[in-house]
Amino acid sequence: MAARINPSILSADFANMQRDLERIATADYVHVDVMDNHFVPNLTFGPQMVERVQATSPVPLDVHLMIEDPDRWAPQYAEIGCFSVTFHAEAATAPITLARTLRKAGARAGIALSPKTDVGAYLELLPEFDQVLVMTVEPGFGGQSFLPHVLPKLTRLRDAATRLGTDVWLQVDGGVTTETIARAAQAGADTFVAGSSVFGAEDPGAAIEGLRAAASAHVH
Ligand SMILES: O=C(CO)[C@H](O)[C@H](O)COP(=O)(O)O
Repeated sequence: MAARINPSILSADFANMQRDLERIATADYVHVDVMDNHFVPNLTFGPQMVERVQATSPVPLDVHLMIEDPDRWAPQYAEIGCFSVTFHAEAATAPITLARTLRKAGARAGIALSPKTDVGAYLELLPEFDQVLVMTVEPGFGGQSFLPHVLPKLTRLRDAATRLGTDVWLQVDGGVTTETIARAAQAGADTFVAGSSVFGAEDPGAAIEGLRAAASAHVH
């Protein structure tokens, strides 16, 4: 199976969003970082902006909510038709109920784990989710360095998914480059979010292909 490459528009030019969305038209999904300035110390998009990005993008949206109270706010992103909606384990009060609500509204349901969050409590719950996002930087900002000590989480998730026979996608986000992507893929990831390494490149389309090639040899 080919690796999925999801460029993060956190690193796009917000004043030229349509142009930048066209530049990443060969991506698998467009990763949209929703930040509320409370769960993380940064502020980005809300549902109206996400709806407009979705209407403009040739590629479906993979929404990553870095917000407080996702139990209340996440369903609206599923209702406007986003392909996948991922909320943080550290912020949700009732993650299973929320995942079921998102699925019922037609979205893939994802749960995200910040670097310090242990994965143990979620291993037996994997069938409740369509994807798990393992943060390889502290959430909040693009352009940070990949944290390799997080990689064993991916291995535990991959082993649990195999044991449970569930087709959950394992996503990594933060500091993903052609160097770090192979390590993440070897650890068990199959879906890769990359912001600065795609939008910082002269040719974002070629950067996507480079990342896909670097990961695909290790994704099964
Ligand atoms: O979720 C994020 C930050 O919280 C971003 O998606 C992530 O950091 C991607 O940016 P980069 O590839 O530049 O590290």
